Amino acid sequence: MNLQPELTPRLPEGRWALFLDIDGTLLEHAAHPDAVSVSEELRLLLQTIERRLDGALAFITGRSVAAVDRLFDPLKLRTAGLYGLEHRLAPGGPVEAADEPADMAALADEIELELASQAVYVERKGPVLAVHTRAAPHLLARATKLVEQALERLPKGYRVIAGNAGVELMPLEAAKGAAIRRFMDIPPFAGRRPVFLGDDTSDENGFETTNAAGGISIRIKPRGPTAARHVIADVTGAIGWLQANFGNLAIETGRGEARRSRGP
Ligand SMILES: O=P(O)(O)OC[C@H]1O[C@H](O[C@H]2O[C@H](CO)[C@@H](O)[C@H](O)[C@H]2O)[C@H](O)[C@@H](O)[C@@H]1O
Repeated sequence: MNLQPELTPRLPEGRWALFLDIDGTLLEHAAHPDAVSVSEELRLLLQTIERRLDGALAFITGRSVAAVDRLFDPLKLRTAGLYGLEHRLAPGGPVEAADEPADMAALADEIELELASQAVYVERKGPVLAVHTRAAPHLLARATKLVEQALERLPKGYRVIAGNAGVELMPLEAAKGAAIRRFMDIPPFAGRRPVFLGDDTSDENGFETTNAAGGISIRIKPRGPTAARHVIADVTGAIGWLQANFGNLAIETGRGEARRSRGP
């Protein structure tokens, strides 16, 4: 673990493969998962970067691929969804997905009933369950306990991890590092050097994989020790860094909106 990550440098010329977390990295957090939106400028920037990297760009996210597609519509980029349980290896191509255990929906119903509060949102993502407490931080400990109890009723092979203002229950094989490795084994990623930007606990595993592959790991808004070797202060800084290194647009993202600004 690198206790003193450095400010993120400008990248030297090279054959890069870019992996991007979404929430907290490309988009500011909002009170509800559906309360974020993607600006035309961010879409254009991603499209530009994807072309410049000959396709070597993929989202590595906890959202499902379907949710990512709704958000970035009409873009359908390469994506590892649900922490790598889903993969779309080619733009617009088929999505490989993992099965949902039979009792996950019942567990979600029970947690929802127990927390019966409009401020808590139970997000059902097939084999992954997220309980969001951003609008009710005082319910985080209770939500975590309920999810841990649910874990005990699932077959072996599941775990609970802290989300950003919430908690998630997922299969052990859901890991961003494995998702990055999957892409790195195939064209157009193979033979390139990975760069991974993320902001969360679930991204730490992706940073470790990126470091092991000799890549550049970048944590946005670090809140403690991180395996990332570099840091960027916030979403606006992350977008500015992407623009400066891979794109030609200068933009800022706000909650659900993006505005054009002067370049970095
Ligand atoms: O891996 P990511 O792309 O960062 O996705 C992680 C989770 O993001 C979403 O939840 C988070 O963002 C929401 C919108 O800002 C916010 O309301 C919530 O509190 C955050 O945890 C998404 O809903 C989850 O499914 C993803 O796992």
